Amino acid sequence: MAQAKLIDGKAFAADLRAKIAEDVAELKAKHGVTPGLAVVLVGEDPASQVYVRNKGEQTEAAGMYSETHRLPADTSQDELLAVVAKLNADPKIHGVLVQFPVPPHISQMDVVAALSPDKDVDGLTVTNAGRLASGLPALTPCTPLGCMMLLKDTLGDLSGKNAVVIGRSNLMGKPMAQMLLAADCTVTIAHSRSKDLPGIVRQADIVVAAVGRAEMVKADWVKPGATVIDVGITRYPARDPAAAAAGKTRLVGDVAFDEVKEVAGAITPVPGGVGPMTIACLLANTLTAAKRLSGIA
Ligand SMILES: Nc1nc(=O)c2c([nH]1)NC[C@@H]1CN(c3ccc(C(=O)N[C@@H](CCC(=O)O)C(=O)O)cc3)C=[N+]21
Repeated sequence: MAQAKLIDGKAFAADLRAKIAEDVAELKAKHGVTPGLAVVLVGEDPASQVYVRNKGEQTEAAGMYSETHRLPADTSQDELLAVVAKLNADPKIHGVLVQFPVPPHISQMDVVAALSPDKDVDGLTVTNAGRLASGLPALTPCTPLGCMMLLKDTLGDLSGKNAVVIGRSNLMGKPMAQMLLAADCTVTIAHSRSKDLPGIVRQADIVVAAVGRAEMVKADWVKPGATVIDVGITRYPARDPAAAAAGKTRLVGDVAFDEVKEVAGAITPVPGGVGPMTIACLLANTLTAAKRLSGIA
């Protein structure tokens, strides 16, 4: 059997960012509006630092205004909520993202509840989650939005396909299932408690793996020709011992890529698959939020 087509999320994301940059330039020229994104990071998780830096750089490269608020790990919940309230009220800012995870003394739910739904570029507020579930215009979570773009680009019409989403988080699994349902897929949400997960996944024309367990999805779980989207990112020390000693890491997805690529019809790599799409969709959501908040489109 031929090897799976590699779905190049990195290239797709670069194209998307270029289109967004054109739209941003037009929005500035015609309406005098510069979309602004504020990212808030609490604590010093090294992986979060990398993402937050990438977000800031790519936001500016698209011609948007970017602000990064780095708060110490011992920031109280009230202090964090005060920062969110200030950003909610700041007219330069159209998107607010509080990077997760937050330290354990802060309630993620309370932080989400404090976000203005109009600036909720993560699509996490109950307002946006409800709007998505109801088929109304919404800001939707960036990672599943990016997965949908890759799926539509790879498969065209998704109507009638069996889609299995592994993982049920508010940021990924649940909104992914809603988007697949809206695209007329038959959707199954599986998770760590599901019975016979391999058997469930074998039914799928589309597999979206977002459980956070490195290389969990094996070749014999995958129906030949299925499209496999790998959302997992686990960071391991580099294979080369000297590189590992120097602190270098490698990223591993939730899919056992080397064996699954022999069975699947198409597959996203890690890195270079879903990750870059997440950031590109964050810029897309910020642009959407800026237009809506300014009364344009
Ligand atoms: N409120 C919130 N919203 C998020 O969307 C959010 C979050 N918190 N917390 C952490 C996760 C993770 N996340 C990623 C973004 C980009 C890459 C990405 O660019 N990945 C590159 C590799 C980057 C690298 O080398 O480390 C790739 O897969 O090719 C990955 C992961 C967003 N998240």
